Amino acid sequence: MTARVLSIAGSDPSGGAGIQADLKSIAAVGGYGMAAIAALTAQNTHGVRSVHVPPAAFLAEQLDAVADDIEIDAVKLGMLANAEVIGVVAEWLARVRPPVVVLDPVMVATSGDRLLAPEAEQAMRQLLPLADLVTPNLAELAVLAGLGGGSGDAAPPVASTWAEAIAQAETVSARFGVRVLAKGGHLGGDTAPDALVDAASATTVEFPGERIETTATHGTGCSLSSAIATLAAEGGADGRAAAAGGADGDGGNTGERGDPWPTAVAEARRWLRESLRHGEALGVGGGHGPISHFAGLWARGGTRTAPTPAEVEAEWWASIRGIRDDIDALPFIRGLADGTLAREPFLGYLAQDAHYLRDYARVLAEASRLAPDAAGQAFWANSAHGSIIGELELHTGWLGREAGTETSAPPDATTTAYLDHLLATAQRGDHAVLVAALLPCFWIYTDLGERLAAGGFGEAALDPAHPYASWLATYADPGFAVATREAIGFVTRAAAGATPEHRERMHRAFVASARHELAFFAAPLAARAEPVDGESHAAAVTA
Ligand SMILES: Nc1ncnc2c1ncn2[C@@H]1O[C@H](COP(=O)(O)OP(=O)(O)OP(=O)(O)O)[C@@H](O)[C@H]1O
Ligand SMILES: Cc1ncc(CO)c(N)n1
Repeated sequence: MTARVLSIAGSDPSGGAGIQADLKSIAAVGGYGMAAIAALTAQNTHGVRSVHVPPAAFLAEQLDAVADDIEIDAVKLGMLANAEVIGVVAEWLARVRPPVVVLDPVMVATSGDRLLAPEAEQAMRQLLPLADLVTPNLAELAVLAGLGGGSGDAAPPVASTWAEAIAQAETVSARFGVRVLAKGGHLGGDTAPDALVDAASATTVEFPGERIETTATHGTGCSLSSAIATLAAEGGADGRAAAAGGADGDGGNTGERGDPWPTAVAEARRWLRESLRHGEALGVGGGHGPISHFAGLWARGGTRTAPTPAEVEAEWWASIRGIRDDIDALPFIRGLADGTLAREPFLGYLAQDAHYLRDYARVLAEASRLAPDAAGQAFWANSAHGSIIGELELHTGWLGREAGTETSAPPDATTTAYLDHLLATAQRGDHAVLVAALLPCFWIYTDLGERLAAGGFGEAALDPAHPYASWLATYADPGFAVATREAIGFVTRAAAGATPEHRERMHRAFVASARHELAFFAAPLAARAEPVDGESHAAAVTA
């Protein structure tokens, strides 16, 4: 499921924090991001210049517009600016009850600028019980720990040790019935630990971590909370059921899979840390720059779209256009089509083809062995069988009938070169590259056979009395065309799913084989190549 996650937060036009960071973070960890803008800031990587808060009634309209139409799997709350905005959000949450609510109690920006009116801090008391998780930094944690504690609600000092921070988180968690992720990003020293504190289950899960040396920390809090909300929704966290002690009957999906929150936090932190490491490389701004939200995705998935199998088919076929034209123009093909080709070069060609088919069958069998799935395994094995049958038929047919000098010739240099290419490709063990190398033999022959049978090279090829009629019929066989379609399907699907580099290696193997096809058709009428000696690789394997 793709989690549909709504951020209710402020806008940061520089793109590193606020809703801009939220939308990137949600997408980066696999969710569908939505955003209702609660406040606008004029800020950059140096700091916040000013804040504009649109009428709270308009925020209410945005929230209802989304909720009336879209199922919301998680909500992330960020900069809510003032008590009136907090009131609107609290009312909406109480009414709509989204299954996952993560509250990032944004009060002060990384730059030190205030993002929440001081008099609105008390209003946070309404929101905390409506959240499943609250993610304060150390300063915010101290403010929250001072809420609703009596004695004039004086906030304790900001924690200066990690133990103090965890104690404050326990206070907040117990008092408001909410999980607390205490964040140690602002703790001095060379560590950046976080801790997930849940007073209800009396558990504290620590997330230790080395501090990453970087200036690109703008929006880390926004990004982390959005990622956690998304991952918690995808991991099956259900705030209502959990808060109600499993009143929905199944404990909010937490029973079978275990508590999804520590898992969501751990994965969100791994993603955040990877993104932190690549932030400076973005070169955005002269102050505290943004993290690189998609760094991992870009590195592992790439940034270019992949072609469809149909596009690969069209591109690859077009890329050997010149080779195909050269084949069409060969005297051997012309003579084959009109029946004027002399018997000796034709039989010489068939003898080489018999050598070729035997090893081609071996390479097809290797493609079957390497195939990633049963369908491919069966197809390539079946093709290996077909190739061997084709070779045997040549011997019982053309070559058997006309036993003579040419039919017992060893593999010549052209045949050997083609087979060496295929055998070496098989040896490298990459299935996708191997089947790309195997494809021209299917594709070029089917295309030639179909065009010969359709009179594309003249009417003579259609004459039943054509001297090579039975040979021509083999390649116009509809069964062969079906196999070729299947082979094209296997190869182009593999290419479409491959990385650009892998696809390029497949394409090179494909073009190399197409060139060998051209040479193979040219050889019978070319100046006779010297037979290679029996020690050659192909001949040795064939023998
Ligand atoms: N230099 C760093 N190296 C590793 N992790 C960091 C670093 N800085 C922040 N973090 C992590 O980033 C997350 C946000 O922490 P932080 O305490 O900075 O929150 P915040 O102040 O709310 O963030 P923001 O900068 O958005 O206001 C936490 O998981 C924290 O551990
Ligand atoms: C809009 C906005 N929200 C949150 C933060 C906290 O980093 C920020 N700087 N700006």
